[in-house]
Amino acid sequence: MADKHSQSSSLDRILTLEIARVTERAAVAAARLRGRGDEKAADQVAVDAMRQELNRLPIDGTVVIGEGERDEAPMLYIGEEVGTKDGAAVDIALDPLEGTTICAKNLPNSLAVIAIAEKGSLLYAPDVYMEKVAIGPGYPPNTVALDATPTDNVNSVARAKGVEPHEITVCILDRPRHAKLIEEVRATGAAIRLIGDGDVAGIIHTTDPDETGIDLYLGIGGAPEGVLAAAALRCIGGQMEGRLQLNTPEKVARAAKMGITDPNKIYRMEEMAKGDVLFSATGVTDGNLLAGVKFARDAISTHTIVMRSSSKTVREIKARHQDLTKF
Ligand SMILES: O=P(O)(O)OC[C@H]1O[C@](O)(COP(=O)(O)O)[C@@H](O)[C@@H]1O
Repeated sequence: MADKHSQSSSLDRILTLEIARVTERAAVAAARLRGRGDEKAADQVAVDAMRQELNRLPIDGTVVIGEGERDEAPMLYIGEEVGTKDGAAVDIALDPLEGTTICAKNLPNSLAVIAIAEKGSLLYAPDVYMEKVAIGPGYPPNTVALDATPTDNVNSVARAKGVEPHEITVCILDRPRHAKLIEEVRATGAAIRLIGDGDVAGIIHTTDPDETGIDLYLGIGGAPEGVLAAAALRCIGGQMEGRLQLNTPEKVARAAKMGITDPNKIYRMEEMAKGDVLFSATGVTDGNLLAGVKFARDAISTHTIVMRSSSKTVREIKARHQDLTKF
């Protein structure tokens, strides 16, 4: 008999747990190549493993944020159909290995990530850059905005949190394009956590500042990663805005093909990931929120966070996999 949840959304409740298996498998595959200096190989095994597991899910799924356009990515490309076709029609955003360089160097916070949403609910973002601002839950609406200056955003978060600006920590990708941003944030007195890669994790980290030490995320990263982060924040709570960096006629044309008519539009979190959304991330390398995969003689351990926006349920799954033939 249909329950309250299955009536209100086409996403079957069972998927909220099944989805964990998808990121677990990808994370274990990538973890076997941690620290080997080979980004491509680590990404490839994660893609293979995620695709295999995804094709076991009872869904009629279409990849809308994936490994790239059809002609440049042989697997999990944008438009690829996945799942057994027995279940709901859903859109999927995925990154089998978010932070390929982090994994190749065995540094913190590389993840296997996926979001599943009702059809038409995720922003079909081209693979361009996106400017992002994000904070976790518990702040009044409009505490941060892309139209505000970095200084205003830092001061606003500090005010809302009831601390001084120098007691705020801002996460920013360590890139030359952020030189001015970094200078301005430092002038407010705020601390900066510079990360080498991995802004999906950087944004999720704003949701638990006590654990991660990060209050605010600012800067420009990948647009696909922006949609994935927005899906995660929709489930945990928080605020985020994103603006695609469509700074050439070629990018404007690519975006237009995907239905984006206003190149300067600022997308709110709820516009990047609408309706009911499921999200799962498994740690590949050890991180601030998720532990990395651990290998032992008789078991493999994984640490996953699984969430659903309609119920706002956030589950942490620490799994010990003893049937090693599956991996
Ligand atoms: O390295 P760039 O070009 O600045 O792009 C930033 C993007 O790259 C990442 O750091 C890592 O992406 P990959 O997993 O594809 O290597 C993302 O988290 C981020 O959004």
